[in-house]
Amino acid sequence: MSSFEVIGGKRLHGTIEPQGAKNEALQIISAVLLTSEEVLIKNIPNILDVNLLIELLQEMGVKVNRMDAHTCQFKADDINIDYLSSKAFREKGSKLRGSLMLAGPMLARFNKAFIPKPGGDKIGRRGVDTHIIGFQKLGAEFFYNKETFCLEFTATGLKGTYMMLDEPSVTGTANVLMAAVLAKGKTEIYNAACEPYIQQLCKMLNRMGAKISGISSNLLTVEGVEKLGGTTHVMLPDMIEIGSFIGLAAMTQSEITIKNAGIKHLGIIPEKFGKLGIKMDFIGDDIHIPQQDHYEINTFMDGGILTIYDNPWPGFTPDLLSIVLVTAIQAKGSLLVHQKMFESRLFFTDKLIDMGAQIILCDPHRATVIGLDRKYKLRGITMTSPDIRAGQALLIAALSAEGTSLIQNIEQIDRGYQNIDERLNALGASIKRI
Ligand SMILES: CC(=O)N[C@H]1[C@@H](OP(=O)(O)OP(=O)(O)OC[C@H]2O[C@@H](n3ccc(=O)[nH]c3=O)[C@H](O)[C@@H]2O)O[C@H](CO)[C@@H](O)[C@@H]1O
Ligand SMILES: C=C(OP(=O)(O)O)C(=O)O
Repeated sequence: MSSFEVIGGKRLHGTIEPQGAKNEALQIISAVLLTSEEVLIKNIPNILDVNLLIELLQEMGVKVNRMDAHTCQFKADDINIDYLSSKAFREKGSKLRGSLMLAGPMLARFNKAFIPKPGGDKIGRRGVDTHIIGFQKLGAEFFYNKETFCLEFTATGLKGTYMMLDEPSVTGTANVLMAAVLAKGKTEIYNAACEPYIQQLCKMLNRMGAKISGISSNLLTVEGVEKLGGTTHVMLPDMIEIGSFIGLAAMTQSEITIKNAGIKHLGIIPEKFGKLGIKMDFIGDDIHIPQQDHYEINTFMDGGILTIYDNPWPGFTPDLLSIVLVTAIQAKGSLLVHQKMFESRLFFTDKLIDMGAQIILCDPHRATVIGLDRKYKLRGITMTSPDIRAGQALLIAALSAEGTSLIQNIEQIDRGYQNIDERLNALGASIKRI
């Protein structure tokens, strides 16, 4: 287990470019299995989860040509289906949540799929019911293997149908969609997730020859086709990383420009950080955050304490709530953070309280932050990163704190943030990987 030693209290300055989006990458890279032709993918984030998924594809027989750290050619013309029932696949696949999405394409193209016990963040109950029910509706048979803890699916040709997803699951929608593009006839997926990740996947699949309409809505209509061809795809900037940089700038009184932020794809994110009182200038596709000694959290129009909560897109993403919470610590005013989707994502607040933050954890889903308005600084402590976004939030807290902090288990941060130590050190931070 590696750690970050962080000397806090330094103001950062300069320009940073966001990485390609992690959660988009996991879908897009899985989709290369849908064709035997070459697929070229650009702006791939160089992070643990994505690299693991690429390794899995390679072990399945996909030809992978890494042209540079962020560009890769894939050709899935000779797949070893037996690998999917191997221990190696189960072990590697269960290290990340994203491996779930190999199932949709495999079922569509080879009538067979295995889902190992999914990994990813331990942030509360994370069901896969949406995936299973969706595949069953398309005609797949499902079997749970109690010995390997694997979900196994077989089909004799998927058939299009109407389905209402039980919840707008992001990975569930991606998986069912990738299965439906090669199914016979028409599939309608209602209550579909429509995050930019899904929109990007739909656009990529259409370029490969799929017939998907309703993109960016919660009703996707898919006319099945016989086969898909190759394409080139460029990943969007990672909106979660962008939100993290906005929060970081405010907390550390830094002036930062986020270059090529893909502003039109950020939805409600800038507005929510604006509600914390953070000033931002939108210059072309860049976001400039000026140095701010004070920022004041808005109240609701009737004077009530502001609440920020998560919701499926176009609502506010749950992946930024930990960042919003940490950013409110040095604001003037109070904020209620309501994490509706995941029941274990707010427990990391005990570390922030140890650092001197004024936070009341009301219950597993809600925390109230009483802003310090810089009356005093947080103090550096030793802490462990419980999940990817809490890890980044703790890093922001440590960078704003007085003294030295030690953040352990930074593999959690590395899962989703590319060389974050080097990139922030280039702006004047002091983060040592040990
Ligand atoms: C690899 C990947 O893409 N991961 C993202 C994806 O995970 P993932 O696709 O696994 O998350 P889901 O969208 O399936 O949602 C996870 C859980 O949230 C709950 N739920 C979901 C939808 C809903 O409307 N109400 C609700 O309560 C369910 O308990 C569900 O089990 O979407 C999550 C929700 O945006 C993000 O946090 C994850 O970063
Ligand atoms: C929860 C997340 O990731 P995963 O679904 O891969 O665990 C996340 O990206 O915030």
